Amino acid sequence: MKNYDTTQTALQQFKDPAQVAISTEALHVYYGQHEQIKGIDLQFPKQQITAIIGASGSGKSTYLRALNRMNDEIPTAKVTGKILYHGLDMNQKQIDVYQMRRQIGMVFQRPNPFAKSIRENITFALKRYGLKNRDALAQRVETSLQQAGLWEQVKDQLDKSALALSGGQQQRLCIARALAVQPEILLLDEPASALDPVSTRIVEDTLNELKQAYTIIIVTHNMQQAARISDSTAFFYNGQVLEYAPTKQVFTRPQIQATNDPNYSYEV
Ligand SMILES: Nc1ncnc2c1ncn2[C@@H]1O[C@H](COP(=O)(O)OP(=O)(O)OP(=O)(O)O)[C@@H](O)[C@H]1O
Repeated sequence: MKNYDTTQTALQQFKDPAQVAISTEALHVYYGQHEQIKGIDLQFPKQQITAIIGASGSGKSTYLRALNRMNDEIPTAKVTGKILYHGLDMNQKQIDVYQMRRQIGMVFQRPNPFAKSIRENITFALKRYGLKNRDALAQRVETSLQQAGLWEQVKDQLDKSALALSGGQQQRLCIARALAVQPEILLLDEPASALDPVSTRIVEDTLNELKQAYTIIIVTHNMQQAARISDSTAFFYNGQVLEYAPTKQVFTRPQIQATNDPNYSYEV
């Protein structure tokens, strides 16, 4: 991999804290002794889509997982620094991670619906969070499937196994499942990488609709996808952020030579 000058970073900043949904300060992630994320300061604006791009191994997924403490599940991982959300540092022991993930939901690379019905995929977490009323549950099923652009296709077969859906439909079900608990922030780790181009476009359209109500942070390998759907783009390199700016600027007037490097390899 080509070496870039990591001292040349250019990061957009928001003067009004009310514009920021979540931010990190001096965030480091270690796997054992190895420092993988090297002190990242980023602010993510509300109700926008932010894309995280960068070469394989640059730490995109590791950083994304840190935002809702998913690295806690990896025994060798240690996270230091701050994850600021509503004025609180989420990277503290006393934070109730289960409740926090209700606000900061996640969708993974491979669609991973439960081996249950479409309906139960949506209601499972809601019931665990204490919602018992049947009408309220039914309403939440409909709303979240509508938001994910899946309702019309599945409304007459809610008791069918989720595993019988196509890959694209399964991923939209996973988005609906994440939305059902009414989070503020949606983290997506290459949500379209296992999908065909048509399903990819449908998921992208869904995300574009969702940003009116949610803050979306998406890791993608695909530069064109980042250009199509995101408002801001953060360019990761070797556990650091080289550039973070409005997407139009990153793709048309890159401040940093890495984003302007025609030899930089990406899937398109
Ligand atoms: N659970 C883990 N234990 C040890 N090392 C890990 C673990 N997960 C990731 N890594 C290492 O951390 C580095 C960054 O991985 P990460 O998945 O965050 O990168 P990425 O930019 O998302 O890559 P890709 O685009 O290939 O998914 C890689 O070198 C990877 O091998």
